[in-house]
Amino acid sequence: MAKKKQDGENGSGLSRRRLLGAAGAAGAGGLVVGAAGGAVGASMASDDGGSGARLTSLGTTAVPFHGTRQPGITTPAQARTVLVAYDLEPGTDRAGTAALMRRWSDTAARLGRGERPDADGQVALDAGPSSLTATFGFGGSLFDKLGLADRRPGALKALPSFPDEELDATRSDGDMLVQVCGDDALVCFHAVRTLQRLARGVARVRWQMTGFTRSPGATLRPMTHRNLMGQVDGTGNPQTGDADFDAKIFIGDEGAAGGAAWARGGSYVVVRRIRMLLDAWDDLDVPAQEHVIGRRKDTGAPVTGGDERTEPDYGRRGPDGRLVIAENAHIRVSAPEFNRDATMLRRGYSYHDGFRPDGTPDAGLLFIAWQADPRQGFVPVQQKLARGDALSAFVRHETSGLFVAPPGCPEGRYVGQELLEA
Ligand SMILES: C=CC1=C(C)c2cc3[nH]c(cc4nc(cc5[nH]c(cc1n2)c(C)c5CCC(=O)O)C(CCC(=O)O)=C4C)c(C)c3C=C
Ligand SMILES: [Fe+2]
Repeated sequence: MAKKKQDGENGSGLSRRRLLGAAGAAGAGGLVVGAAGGAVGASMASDDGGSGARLTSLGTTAVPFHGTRQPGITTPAQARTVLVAYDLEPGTDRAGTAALMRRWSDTAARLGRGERPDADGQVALDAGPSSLTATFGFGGSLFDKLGLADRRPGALKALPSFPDEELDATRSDGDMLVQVCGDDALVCFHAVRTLQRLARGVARVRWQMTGFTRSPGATLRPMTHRNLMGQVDGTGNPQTGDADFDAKIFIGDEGAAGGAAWARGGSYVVVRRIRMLLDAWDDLDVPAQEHVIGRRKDTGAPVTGGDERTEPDYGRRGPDGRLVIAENAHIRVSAPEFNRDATMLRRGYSYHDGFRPDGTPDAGLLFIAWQADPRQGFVPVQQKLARGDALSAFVRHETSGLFVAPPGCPEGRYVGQELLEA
């Protein structure tokens, strides 16, 4: 039986719901429920060759594509992501782009239910939907190419340059972004390949990045994910239950002003490939690493004490009179309370693309942050981090992109329809 996973949890990757689902606790707060539209997933799940063995709920879990929000934003982070940016082929017009968005939306909905597209390569034949999501975004260049400058939302401006970034333009920006996430690598590949085939003649791949995080069930109990520096990463994320969550993460009336009414309920995503200088990081002992972040490495608790969920005591001083959470500690420099409440939903993934010629890992963080307005979220925070974050010495920003993700769509419509057909 296919399971439907509802959106909404912290974006930290805290996988409580998904682990409960995997344990078969369908009654957990009603969060994992039997799915409508699960006919195909159900038939796949029960296609057990007569052995009686069943797919676990990891394979059968389905995330609905249709709704007021696109999936893949507040959806608890799946184990894998593939980010693919596209540029329109020369000559592609608004109608061609609209037709592509309809094909992509219809196919994403079917794949999310575990259905197989026509002329399928059968790559994921045996697998269930595995929490597959596809999330679509538009870059600023798309509006210029399609003559839609008057409908471009005000915050979709080129990001400013930041000190010390080393950006590769060929792996930055793009007319469109497709974020595919899922709990199975084959399922993700299948979706990426299917969507790419549908784009032939309309848009071509500009860049692609692949990321991973912890698989559901890898830990004994639900835990916030760790990044490749070994830190618990995601603790400070806003929670979907916060009173102002929607206003901070999704575009409201102000952001949809002018000709951008179509964007109301959408969200901006900043994508940065940030390489970690892991050999240099490993040279620090654990107390020094904790000093850089302001949190303990083992538990993720603030260095001022307590557990992961304890509020940091930013005023506390040690016997030497120095602030226990240092002036340049990453959490102090980035926290909303020191940045005019600047808030992002960080939903990043690790990447590892082998080793560089000097033997250092080509590895780090695909920083993916969702927000209602990057001018009040990512930009001021990154400006401050670039000036005085102790972590800066151990990371390099290599690529950058800003995209606006339209709101979700109901069945029968496609993502971006209000923009492309208005
Ligand atoms: C511009 C925004 C940010 C960038 C870029 C960024 C890069 C980055 N961060 C880590 C590791 C951690 N970040 C943590 C917290 C944290 N980071 C940001 C913003 C950016 N990080 C914010 C807003 C916060 C939350 C601060 C708070 O409210 O307390 C943490 C602590 C745990 C957590 O809250 O997630 C870690 C660890 C890396 C490795 C990195 C670049 C590679
Ligand atoms: Fe951070």
